[in-house]
Amino acid sequence: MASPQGSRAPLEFGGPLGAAALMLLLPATMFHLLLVARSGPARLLGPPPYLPGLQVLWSPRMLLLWLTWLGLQAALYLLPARKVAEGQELKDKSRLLYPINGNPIYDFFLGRELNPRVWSFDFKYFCELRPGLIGWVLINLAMLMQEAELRGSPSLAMWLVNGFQLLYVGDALWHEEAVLTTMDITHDGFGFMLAFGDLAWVPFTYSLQAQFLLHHPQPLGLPVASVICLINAVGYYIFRGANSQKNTFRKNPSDPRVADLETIPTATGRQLLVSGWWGMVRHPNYLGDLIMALAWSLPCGVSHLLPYFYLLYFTALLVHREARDEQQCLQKYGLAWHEYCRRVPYRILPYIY
Ligand SMILES: NC(=O)C1=CN([C@@H]2O[C@H](COP(=O)(O)OP(=O)(O)OC[C@H]3O[C@@H](n4cnc5c(N)ncnc54)[C@H](OP(=O)(O)O)[C@@H]3O)[C@@H](O)[C@H]2O)C=CC1
Ligand SMILES: CC(C)=CCC[C@@H](C)[C@H]1CC=C2C3=C(CC[C@@]21C)[C@@]1(C)CC[C@H](O)C(C)(C)[C@@H]1CC3
Repeated sequence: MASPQGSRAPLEFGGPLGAAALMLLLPATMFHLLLVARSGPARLLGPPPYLPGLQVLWSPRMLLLWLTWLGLQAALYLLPARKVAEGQELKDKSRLLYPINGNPIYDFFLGRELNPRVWSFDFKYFCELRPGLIGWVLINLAMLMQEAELRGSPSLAMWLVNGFQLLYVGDALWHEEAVLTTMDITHDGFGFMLAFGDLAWVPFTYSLQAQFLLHHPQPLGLPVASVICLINAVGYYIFRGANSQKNTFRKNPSDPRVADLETIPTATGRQLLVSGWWGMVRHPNYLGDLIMALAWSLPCGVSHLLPYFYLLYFTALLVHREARDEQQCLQKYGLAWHEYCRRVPYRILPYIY
Protein backbone atom coordinates (compact mmCIF):
# COMPACT_ATOMS: atom_id res chain seq x y z
CA MET A 1 0.00 0.00 0.00
CA ALA A 2 1.34 3.39 -0.90
CA SER A 3 1.18 6.84 0.68
CA PRO A 4 -0.94 9.14 -1.48
CA GLN A 5 1.66 11.85 -1.36
CA GLY A 6 5.38 11.65 -1.80
CA SER A 7 7.53 13.18 0.95
CA ARG A 8 7.94 16.44 -0.95
CA ALA A 9 4.43 16.75 -2.38
CA PRO A 10 2.99 20.24 -1.76
CA LEU A 11 0.36 20.33 1.00
CA GLU A 12 -3.24 20.84 -0.15
CA PHE A 13 -6.38 22.10 1.66
CA GLY A 14 -4.34 24.83 3.41
CA GLY A 15 -2.03 22.26 5.03
CA PRO A 16 -2.49 21.16 8.65
CA LEU A 17 -4.26 24.38 9.69
CA GLY A 18 -6.78 24.12 6.86
CA ALA A 19 -7.24 20.41 7.54
CA ALA A 20 -7.83 21.03 11.27
CA ALA A 21 -10.32 23.80 10.51
CA LEU A 22 -12.20 21.61 8.03
CA MET A 23 -12.44 18.73 10.49
CA LEU A 24 -14.19 21.05 12.94
CA LEU A 25 -16.18 23.00 10.36
CA LEU A 26 -17.61 20.12 8.34
CA PRO A 27 -19.39 18.27 11.19
CA ALA A 28 -20.48 21.63 12.68
CA THR A 29 -21.91 22.73 9.31
CA MET A 30 -23.70 19.43 8.91
CA PHE A 31 -25.37 19.71 12.33
CA HIS A 32 -26.19 23.36 11.71
CA LEU A 33 -27.88 22.53 8.39
CA LEU A 34 -29.91 19.70 9.91
CA LEU A 35 -31.07 21.88 12.79
CA VAL A 36 -32.05 24.93 10.74
CA ALA A 37 -33.75 22.84 8.02
CA ARG A 38 -36.46 21.88 10.50
CA SER A 39 -36.78 25.33 12.09
CA GLY A 40 -39.48 27.78 10.96
CA PRO A 41 -37.27 30.52 9.50
CA ALA A 42 -34.78 27.98 8.02
CA ARG A 43 -32.09 30.65 7.78
CA LEU A 44 -28.85 29.34 6.31
CA LEU A 45 -26.85 32.11 7.91
CA GLY A 46 -28.76 32.53 11.18
CA PRO A 47 -27.98 30.75 14.46
CA PRO A 48 -29.45 27.27 14.98
CA PRO A 49 -32.83 27.36 16.75
CA TYR A 50 -31.56 25.21 19.65
CA LEU A 51 -28.61 23.02 20.55
CA PRO A 52 -29.56 19.40 21.15
CA GLY A 53 -28.32 17.85 24.36
CA LEU A 54 -25.93 14.89 24.40
CA GLN A 55 -28.74 12.47 25.22
CA VAL A 56 -30.40 13.41 21.90
CA LEU A 57 -27.19 12.97 19.93
CA TRP A 58 -26.23 9.66 21.49
CA SER A 59 -28.54 6.79 20.78
CA PRO A 60 -27.33 3.16 20.94
CA ARG A 61 -30.29 2.23 18.71
CA MET A 62 -29.16 4.66 16.00
CA LEU A 63 -25.58 3.41 16.25
CA LEU A 64 -26.82 -0.13 15.87
CA LEU A 65 -28.94 0.89 12.88
CA TRP A 66 -25.97 2.62 11.26
CA LEU A 67 -23.67 -0.34 11.86
CA THR A 68 -26.32 -2.69 10.45
CA TRP A 69 -26.56 -0.47 7.37
CA LEU A 70 -22.79 -0.56 6.92
CA GLY A 71 -22.75 -4.30 7.55
CA LEU A 72 -25.49 -4.90 5.00
CA GLN A 73 -23.66 -2.82 2.41
CA ALA A 74 -20.41 -4.62 3.21
CA ALA A 75 -22.11 -8.01 2.78
CA LEU A 76 -23.55 -6.95 -0.59
CA TYR A 77 -20.17 -5.56 -1.63
CA LEU A 78 -18.55 -8.91 -0.86
CA LEU A 79 -21.01 -10.92 -2.99
CA PRO A 80 -18.91 -13.05 -5.33
CA ALA A 81 -21.05 -12.43 -8.47
CA ARG A 82 -19.48 -9.16 -9.65
CA LYS A 83 -17.27 -7.75 -12.33
CA VAL A 84 -13.64 -7.26 -11.42
CA ALA A 85 -12.04 -4.14 -12.87
CA GLU A 86 -8.43 -3.01 -12.87
CA GLY A 87 -7.63 0.21 -11.04
CA GLN A 88 -5.12 2.86 -12.05
CA GLU A 89 -1.44 2.04 -11.90
CA LEU A 90 0.16 3.47 -8.74
CA LYS A 91 2.32 6.55 -9.24
CA ASP A 92 5.41 5.06 -7.56
CA LYS A 93 5.81 1.85 -9.55
CA SER A 94 9.12 0.74 -8.12
CA ARG A 95 9.27 1.81 -4.48
CA LEU A 96 6.96 3.08 -1.78
CA LEU A 97 7.58 6.48 -0.20
CA TYR A 98 7.18 6.79 3.55
CA PRO A 99 7.67 10.37 4.75
CA ILE A 100 9.30 10.19 8.18
CA ASN A 101 8.02 13.55 9.53
CA GLY A 102 4.42 13.25 8.37
CA ASN A 103 2.08 15.87 9.80
CA PRO A 104 -0.50 13.99 11.95
CA ILE A 105 -3.40 16.45 11.51
CA TYR A 106 -2.93 16.82 7.78
CA ASP A 107 -2.40 13.09 7.33
CA PHE A 108 -5.46 12.28 9.44
CA PHE A 109 -7.57 14.59 7.26
CA LEU A 110 -6.31 13.44 3.86
CA GLY A 111 -5.39 9.88 4.86
CA ARG A 112 -2.01 8.16 4.67
CA GLU A 113 -3.15 5.03 2.91
CA LEU A 114 -4.13 5.34 -0.74
CA ASN A 115 -5.83 1.94 -1.01
CA PRO A 116 -6.55 0.56 2.47
CA ARG A 117 -7.73 -3.01 2.05
CA VAL A 118 -8.35 -6.09 4.11
CA TRP A 119 -8.04 -8.96 1.66
CA SER A 120 -10.10 -7.80 -1.30
CA PHE A 121 -12.29 -5.42 0.74
CA ASP A 122 -11.33 -1.94 -0.42
CA PHE A 123 -12.51 0.53 2.24
CA LYS A 124 -12.30 3.68 0.12
CA TYR A 125 -13.97 2.26 -2.99
CA PHE A 126 -16.69 0.69 -0.84
CA CYS A 127 -17.40 3.92 1.06
CA GLU A 128 -17.23 6.20 -1.99
CA LEU A 129 -20.19 4.59 -3.69
CA ARG A 130 -22.40 2.43 -1.56
CA PRO A 131 -23.46 3.29 2.00
CA GLY A 132 -23.52 7.08 1.59
CA LEU A 133 -24.96 7.40 -1.90
CA ILE A 134 -27.66 4.78 -1.36
CA GLY A 135 -28.24 6.19 2.14
CA TRP A 136 -28.87 9.59 0.53
CA VAL A 137 -31.58 8.08 -1.70
CA LEU A 138 -33.13 6.31 1.29
CA ILE A 139 -33.27 9.51 3.35
CA ASN A 140 -34.90 11.28 0.39
CA LEU A 141 -37.40 8.47 0.12
CA ALA A 142 -38.13 8.64 3.86
CA MET A 143 -38.85 12.38 3.47
CA LEU A 144 -41.19 11.65 0.57
CA MET A 145 -43.07 9.01 2.53
CA GLN A 146 -43.30 11.20 5.61
CA GLU A 147 -44.67 14.01 3.47
CA ALA A 148 -47.29 11.65 2.06
CA GLU A 149 -48.23 10.70 5.61
CA LEU A 150 -48.41 14.34 6.75
CA ARG A 151 -50.14 15.89 3.77
CA GLY A 152 -51.93 13.03 2.04
CA SER A 153 -49.52 12.82 -0.91
CA PRO A 154 -45.98 13.89 -1.76
CA SER A 155 -45.69 17.32 -3.37
CA LEU A 156 -44.54 17.81 -6.94
CA ALA A 157 -41.39 19.52 -5.62
CA MET A 158 -40.61 16.46 -3.48
CA TRP A 159 -41.11 14.15 -6.46
CA LEU A 160 -38.72 16.23 -8.57
CA VAL A 161 -35.98 16.33 -5.94
CA ASN A 162 -36.31 12.58 -5.34
CA GLY A 163 -36.39 11.80 -9.07
CA PHE A 164 -33.39 13.98 -9.99
CA GLN A 165 -31.20 12.70 -7.18
CA LEU A 166 -32.23 9.09 -7.76
CA LEU A 167 -31.14 9.51 -11.38
CA TYR A 168 -27.77 10.90 -10.20
CA VAL A 169 -27.13 8.07 -7.75
CA GLY A 170 -28.41 5.44 -10.20
CA ASP A 171 -26.04 6.84 -12.80
CA ALA A 172 -23.09 6.67 -10.38
CA LEU A 173 -23.84 3.02 -9.57
CA TRP A 174 -24.47 2.11 -13.20
CA HIS A 175 -21.11 3.62 -14.20
CA GLU A 176 -19.42 2.26 -11.08
CA GLU A 177 -16.16 1.46 -12.83
CA ALA A 178 -15.62 5.11 -13.78
CA VAL A 179 -15.08 6.00 -10.14
CA LEU A 180 -11.72 4.21 -10.34
CA THR A 181 -10.24 7.10 -12.33
CA THR A 182 -11.48 9.89 -10.04
CA MET A 183 -8.83 11.71 -7.99
CA ASP A 184 -10.39 10.41 -4.78
CA ILE A 185 -9.37 6.90 -5.75
CA THR A 186 -6.13 7.61 -7.62
CA HIS A 187 -4.69 10.48 -5.57
CA ASP A 188 -6.33 11.06 -2.17
CA GLY A 189 -5.78 8.85 0.83
CA PHE A 190 -8.65 7.45 2.86
CA GLY A 191 -8.74 9.85 5.78
CA PHE A 192 -11.28 11.98 7.59
CA MET A 193 -12.22 13.88 4.41
CA LEU A 194 -13.42 10.87 2.46
CA ALA A 195 -14.61 8.77 5.40
CA PHE A 196 -16.72 11.61 6.83
CA GLY A 197 -17.57 12.90 3.33
CA ASP A 198 -18.80 9.55 2.07
CA LEU A 199 -20.52 8.23 5.18
CA ALA A 200 -22.02 11.35 6.77
CA TRP A 201 -21.75 14.45 4.59
CA VAL A 202 -23.21 12.91 1.44
CA PRO A 203 -26.32 11.23 2.93
CA PHE A 204 -27.17 13.99 5.39
CA THR A 205 -26.36 17.20 3.52
CA TYR A 206 -27.05 16.04 -0.03
CA SER A 207 -30.58 15.19 1.09
CA LEU A 208 -31.09 18.70 2.48
CA GLN A 209 -33.55 19.76 -0.22
CA ALA A 210 -35.88 16.85 0.60
CA GLN A 211 -35.53 17.57 4.34
CA PHE A 212 -36.32 21.24 3.70
CA LEU A 213 -39.38 20.40 1.60
CA LEU A 214 -40.80 18.18 4.32
CA HIS A 215 -40.79 21.09 6.78
CA HIS A 216 -41.37 23.91 4.27
CA PRO A 217 -43.80 22.78 1.56
CA GLN A 218 -43.46 24.73 -1.69
CA PRO A 219 -46.17 25.19 -4.30
CA LEU A 220 -44.92 24.27 -7.77
CA GLY A 221 -46.94 24.51 -10.96
CA LEU A 222 -46.50 22.25 -13.97
CA PRO A 223 -44.95 24.90 -16.27
CA VAL A 224 -42.19 25.78 -13.76
CA ALA A 225 -41.68 22.08 -12.98
CA SER A 226 -41.21 21.40 -16.72
CA VAL A 227 -38.56 24.13 -16.99
CA ILE A 228 -36.73 22.68 -13.96
CA CYS A 229 -36.88 19.19 -15.53
CA LEU A 230 -35.40 20.64 -18.69
CA ILE A 231 -32.54 22.26 -16.73
CA ASN A 232 -31.82 18.94 -15.02
CA ALA A 233 -31.92 17.11 -18.37
CA VAL A 234 -29.46 19.59 -19.93
CA GLY A 235 -27.14 19.23 -16.93
CA TYR A 236 -27.31 15.44 -17.03
CA TYR A 237 -26.74 15.40 -20.79
CA ILE A 238 -23.53 17.42 -20.43
CA PHE A 239 -22.36 15.54 -17.29
CA ARG A 240 -22.91 12.08 -18.77
CA GLY A 241 -21.75 13.03 -22.29
CA ALA A 242 -18.47 14.50 -21.01
CA ASN A 243 -17.72 11.69 -18.52
CA SER A 244 -18.55 8.94 -21.01
CA GLN A 245 -16.52 10.58 -23.78
CA LYS A 246 -13.41 10.74 -21.59
CA ASN A 247 -13.87 7.25 -20.17
CA THR A 248 -14.40 5.73 -23.63
CA PHE A 249 -11.35 7.59 -24.92
CA ARG A 250 -9.16 6.54 -21.99
CA LYS A 251 -10.19 2.88 -22.40
CA ASN A 252 -9.74 2.76 -26.16
CA PRO A 253 -8.74 5.87 -28.14
CA SER A 254 -9.65 4.12 -31.41
CA ASP A 255 -13.24 3.45 -30.32
CA PRO A 256 -15.38 4.73 -33.25
CA ARG A 257 -17.34 7.00 -30.88
CA VAL A 258 -14.21 9.03 -30.09
CA ALA A 259 -11.76 8.17 -32.87
CA ASP A 260 -12.58 11.33 -34.86
CA LEU A 261 -11.92 13.72 -31.98
CA GLU A 262 -8.91 16.00 -32.14
CA THR A 263 -6.16 15.28 -29.61
CA ILE A 264 -2.85 16.61 -28.28
CA PRO A 265 -0.06 14.05 -27.75
CA THR A 266 1.76 14.14 -24.41
CA ALA A 267 5.22 12.92 -23.36
CA THR A 268 3.60 10.11 -21.33
CA GLY A 269 2.17 8.50 -24.45
CA ARG A 270 -1.38 9.41 -23.41
CA GLN A 271 -3.35 11.95 -25.39
CA LEU A 272 -5.58 14.84 -24.36
CA LEU A 273 -8.89 15.49 -26.10
CA VAL A 274 -9.20 19.01 -27.53
CA SER A 275 -12.51 18.69 -29.34
CA GLY A 276 -15.93 17.36 -28.40
CA TRP A 277 -16.98 18.09 -24.81
CA TRP A 278 -13.37 18.47 -23.67
CA GLY A 279 -12.76 21.14 -26.32
CA MET A 280 -15.58 23.30 -24.95
CA VAL A 281 -14.14 23.85 -21.45
CA ARG A 282 -11.48 21.95 -19.49
CA HIS A 283 -14.08 20.50 -17.10
CA PRO A 284 -17.36 20.04 -18.98
CA ASN A 285 -18.41 17.32 -16.52
CA TYR A 286 -18.27 19.85 -13.65
CA LEU A 287 -20.43 22.24 -15.66
CA GLY A 288 -23.11 19.57 -16.15
CA ASP A 289 -22.93 18.61 -12.48
CA LEU A 290 -23.41 22.26 -11.43
CA ILE A 291 -26.41 22.73 -13.73
CA MET A 292 -27.99 19.66 -12.12
CA ALA A 293 -27.21 21.07 -8.67
CA LEU A 294 -29.20 24.18 -9.62
CA ALA A 295 -32.12 22.04 -10.80
CA TRP A 296 -32.15 20.19 -7.46
CA SER A 297 -32.55 23.46 -5.52
CA LEU A 298 -35.09 25.22 -7.73
CA PRO A 299 -38.08 23.04 -6.67
CA CYS A 300 -37.57 24.47 -3.17
CA GLY A 301 -38.47 27.96 -4.38
CA VAL A 302 -36.54 31.14 -3.78
CA SER A 303 -37.79 32.12 -0.34
CA HIS A 304 -34.82 30.53 1.46
CA LEU A 305 -31.10 30.28 0.84
CA LEU A 306 -30.82 26.96 2.68
CA PRO A 307 -31.83 24.65 -0.21
CA TYR A 308 -29.15 26.37 -2.30
CA PHE A 309 -26.47 25.33 0.17
CA TYR A 310 -25.56 22.31 -2.00
CA LEU A 311 -25.11 24.52 -5.07
CA LEU A 312 -22.88 26.95 -3.14
CA TYR A 313 -20.81 24.25 -1.45
CA PHE A 314 -20.53 22.27 -4.67
CA THR A 315 -19.35 25.31 -6.66
CA ALA A 316 -16.60 25.86 -4.07
CA LEU A 317 -15.72 22.15 -4.05
CA LEU A 318 -15.48 21.94 -7.84
CA VAL A 319 -13.49 25.18 -8.21
CA HIS A 320 -11.02 23.86 -5.63
CA ARG A 321 -11.04 20.39 -7.20
CA GLU A 322 -10.43 21.86 -10.63
CA ALA A 323 -7.39 23.72 -9.30
CA ARG A 324 -6.04 20.52 -7.72
CA ASP A 325 -6.60 18.56 -10.90
CA GLU A 326 -4.94 21.31 -12.94
CA GLN A 327 -1.86 21.03 -10.70
CA GLN A 328 -1.77 17.26 -11.10
CA CYS A 329 -2.22 17.46 -14.88
CA LEU A 330 0.53 20.04 -15.13
CA GLN A 331 2.84 17.65 -13.30
CA LYS A 332 1.77 14.71 -15.48
CA TYR A 333 1.71 16.41 -18.88
CA GLY A 334 3.90 19.56 -18.60
CA LEU A 335 4.08 21.40 -21.93
CA ALA A 336 1.20 19.43 -23.44
CA TRP A 337 -1.04 20.66 -20.61
CA HIS A 338 0.02 24.26 -21.30
CA GLU A 339 -0.90 23.70 -24.95
CA TYR A 340 -4.29 22.29 -23.89
CA CYS A 341 -4.93 25.35 -21.68
CA ARG A 342 -4.03 27.60 -24.61
CA ARG A 343 -6.42 25.76 -26.95
CA VAL A 344 -9.20 25.47 -24.35
CA PRO A 345 -8.85 28.59 -22.21
CA TYR A 346 -11.97 28.27 -20.01
CA ARG A 347 -12.06 25.92 -17.04
CA ILE A 348 -15.74 25.27 -16.27
CA LEU A 349 -18.03 27.97 -17.65
CA PRO A 350 -17.47 28.97 -21.31
CA TYR A 351 -16.36 32.62 -21.72
CA ILE A 352 -16.67 33.27 -17.98
CA TYR A 353 -14.42 30.99 -15.92
N1 LIG B 1 -21.48 15.18 -6.45
C1 LIG B 1 -20.32 15.34 -5.89
O1 LIG B 1 -20.21 15.60 -4.70
C2 LIG B 1 -19.08 15.27 -6.70
C3 LIG B 1 -19.14 14.92 -8.02
N2 LIG B 1 -17.99 14.92 -8.77
C4 LIG B 1 -18.11 14.52 -10.17
O2 LIG B 1 -17.25 13.44 -10.37
C5 LIG B 1 -16.85 13.37 -11.73
C6 LIG B 1 -15.37 13.07 -11.80
O3 LIG B 1 -14.64 14.21 -11.40
P1 LIG B 1 -13.05 14.26 -11.09
O4 LIG B 1 -12.61 12.97 -10.55
O5 LIG B 1 -12.82 15.49 -10.30
O6 LIG B 1 -12.33 14.55 -12.43
P2 LIG B 1 -12.51 14.24 -13.97
O7 LIG B 1 -13.41 13.10 -14.27
O8 LIG B 1 -12.80 15.52 -14.62
O9 LIG B 1 -11.06 13.75 -14.33
C7 LIG B 1 -9.94 14.58 -14.42
C8 LIG B 1 -8.90 13.80 -15.19
O10 LIG B 1 -9.34 13.64 -16.55
C9 LIG B 1 -8.23 13.55 -17.40
N3 LIG B 1 -8.39 14.63 -18.37
C10 LIG B 1 -8.49 15.95 -18.15
N4 LIG B 1 -8.63 16.63 -19.30
C11 LIG B 1 -8.62 15.71 -20.28
C12 LIG B 1 -8.73 15.78 -21.70
N5 LIG B 1 -8.86 16.94 -22.33
N6 LIG B 1 -8.68 14.63 -22.40
C13 LIG B 1 -8.57 13.45 -21.76
N7 LIG B 1 -8.44 13.32 -20.44
C14 LIG B 1 -8.48 14.43 -19.70
C15 LIG B 1 -7.00 13.77 -16.53
O11 LIG B 1 -6.57 12.49 -16.07
P3 LIG B 1 -5.78 11.42 -17.01
O12 LIG B 1 -5.18 12.18 -18.12
O13 LIG B 1 -4.79 10.80 -16.09
O14 LIG B 1 -6.83 10.45 -17.47
C16 LIG B 1 -7.56 14.49 -15.34
O15 LIG B 1 -6.76 14.29 -14.19
C17 LIG B 1 -17.24 14.71 -12.34
O16 LIG B 1 -18.37 14.55 -13.16
C18 LIG B 1 -17.60 15.58 -11.15
O17 LIG B 1 -18.57 16.51 -11.50
C19 LIG B 1 -16.78 15.21 -8.22
C20 LIG B 1 -16.69 15.57 -6.92
C21 LIG B 1 -17.82 15.62 -6.05
C1 LIG C 1 -14.91 19.04 1.94
C2 LIG C 1 -15.69 17.80 1.84
C3 LIG C 1 -17.04 17.79 2.39
C4 LIG C 1 -15.10 16.77 1.22
C5 LIG C 1 -15.77 15.52 0.90
C6 LIG C 1 -16.03 15.46 -0.56
C7 LIG C 1 -16.81 14.21 -0.89
C8 LIG C 1 -18.19 14.33 -0.25
C9 LIG C 1 -16.89 14.10 -2.40
C10 LIG C 1 -15.49 14.01 -3.04
C11 LIG C 1 -15.73 13.37 -4.34
C12 LIG C 1 -16.95 12.75 -4.32
C13 LIG C 1 -17.58 12.08 -5.40
C14 LIG C 1 -18.89 11.67 -5.30
C15 LIG C 1 -19.65 11.92 -4.06
C16 LIG C 1 -19.08 13.01 -3.19
C17 LIG C 1 -17.60 12.85 -2.99
C18 LIG C 1 -17.30 11.61 -2.17
C19 LIG C 1 -19.55 10.84 -6.39
C20 LIG C 1 -19.47 9.42 -5.84
C21 LIG C 1 -21.01 11.26 -6.58
C22 LIG C 1 -21.67 10.50 -7.74
C23 LIG C 1 -20.93 10.80 -9.04
O1 LIG C 1 -21.56 10.22 -10.17
C24 LIG C 1 -19.47 10.37 -8.98
C25 LIG C 1 -19.32 8.85 -8.97
C26 LIG C 1 -18.79 10.85 -10.25
C27 LIG C 1 -18.83 11.08 -7.74
C28 LIG C 1 -17.33 10.81 -7.55
C29 LIG C 1 -16.76 11.86 -6.64
